[in-house]
Amino acid sequence: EKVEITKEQEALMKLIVDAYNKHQLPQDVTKKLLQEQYSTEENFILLTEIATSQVQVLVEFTKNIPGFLSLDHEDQIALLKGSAVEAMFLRSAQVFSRKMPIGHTEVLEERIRKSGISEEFITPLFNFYKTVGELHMSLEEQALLTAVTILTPDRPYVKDQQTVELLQEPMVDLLKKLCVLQHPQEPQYFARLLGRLTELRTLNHYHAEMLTSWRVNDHKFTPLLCEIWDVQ
Ligand SMILES: CC(C)c1onc(-c2c(Cl)cccc2Cl)c1COc1ccc(-c2ccc3[nH]c(C(=O)O)cc3c2)cc1
Repeated sequence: EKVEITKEQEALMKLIVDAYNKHQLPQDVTKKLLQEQYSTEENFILLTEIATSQVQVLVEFTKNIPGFLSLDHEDQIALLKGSAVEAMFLRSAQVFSRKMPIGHTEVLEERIRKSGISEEFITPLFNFYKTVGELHMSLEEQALLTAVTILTPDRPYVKDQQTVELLQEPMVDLLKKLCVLQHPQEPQYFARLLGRLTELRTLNHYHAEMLTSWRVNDHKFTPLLCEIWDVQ
């Protein structure tokens, strides 16, 4: 039967996409990707600055998700802490998959590869970027997938999972319809998208190890990253 997006789904999508477009990394931050030195130390410091700025962008985007601000405050924090790494993988994947802006793809890859991350994490990290790139996600799909990731009910310490599920469901339904409408020749596209969310969960574990190895080598994070990643 014909798949149709309802008026309220149209409104929901506009809200999410506008928020996604509005909250971007400031140019003066991403410009540094092309300017700073390429030592391992400099790369780590620059990536730390970018991640910190990205978390701030992520918080602003999340506040625009309908219903999020009416959740229990502790649950709001639990959702942000539980999804920050995954949301940043999705966001940074956009740079690699949309080859944007010119030149940033190569330098971002170079800086990540040379920032003190051990080879065992580099492989799955760039494999994820590759598989996301192969999906050629639209901006709407990227925005909705990020919202779905943030609204994952079974994050640690979420008390009222039921209410989070009620917020996530309409996003998942809308994303499913979008996939059918935007990839008619690929019926399993939505399933492939959800497969990326499963992959993201495994990257969380690699990321926890990355943090530990950076800290063992006495690398410092910013107060915001320490708070959101429960380090130091
Ligand atoms: C604290 C730092 C060292 C860190 O720890 N883990 C990660 C880490 C790593 Cl490597 C990988 C994945 C996730 C994390 Cl969370 C990072 C660096 O995190 C980011 C790196 C890049 C970006 C990012 C996002 C959007 C962007 N747009 C543009 C642009 O040019 O428009 C550049 C850009 C960069 C976001 C987080």
